[in-house]
Amino acid sequence: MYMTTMANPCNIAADLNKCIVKEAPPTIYYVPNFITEAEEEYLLQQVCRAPKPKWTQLSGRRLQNWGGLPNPKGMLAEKLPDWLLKYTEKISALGAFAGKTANHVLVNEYKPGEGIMPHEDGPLYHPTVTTISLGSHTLLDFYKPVCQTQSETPQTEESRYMLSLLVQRRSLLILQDDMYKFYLHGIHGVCEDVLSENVVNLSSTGAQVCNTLLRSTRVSLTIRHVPKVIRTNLLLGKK
Ligand SMILES: O=C(O)CCC(=O)C(=O)O
Ligand SMILES: [Fe+2]
Repeated sequence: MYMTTMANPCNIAADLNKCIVKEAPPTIYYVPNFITEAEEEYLLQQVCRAPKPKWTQLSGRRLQNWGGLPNPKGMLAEKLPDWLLKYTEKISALGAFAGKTANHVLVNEYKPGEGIMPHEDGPLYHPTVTTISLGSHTLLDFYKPVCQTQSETPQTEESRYMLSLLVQRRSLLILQDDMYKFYLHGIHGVCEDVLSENVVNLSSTGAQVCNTLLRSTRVSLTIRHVPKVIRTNLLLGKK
């Protein structure tokens, strides 16, 4: 019997391709209900349990860094805790990192009204970002980069805006190719989202145009592969 249900329409291990968001440039995969409610609860508990100094407060969000600090000379890799390893391995096994295994996780926490400025994730990572969302939905907005040659008309954030994705709690989002390397992404610091025609993945979310969704606190696990690492045992002078 065909076991796929509407609650989990994408049997990703078998066919990640069914989860491609066709309305966006290459490539976005959106997988609703990637984790269960029990897993979501467990992951939120683990994030909460991290010691206070593990948090860095930024303007508009706070974050935890796991796996080491990526830098151009190479990341001094630290072992990921088991509660994260389960998911880095599961997502890597889908082929998200071209056969490599994710070794870095950023945990971002956004209260309602908080967000992140449009940005690129940059060259220190293998050009794929995978995100598990916990606790709340958000809208992730995408922008064209500032065009250097087209200097006559001022390019505002509004004029560079391209599309949005509804990213629901418990979902997995994968961005690669141009959606990683070329376009920028950001999250508006608002307390509610009115879904417009620009939200291109509504058909796989159960939500509808014109719906208003209230944000609560969202925790995202941003899982990536840092190719350039420094082995700690080399630094310690061991073989
Ligand atoms: O919270 C998110 O989903 C986005 C986080 C992000 O863009 C980043 O950490 O680079
Ligand atoms: Fe980012």
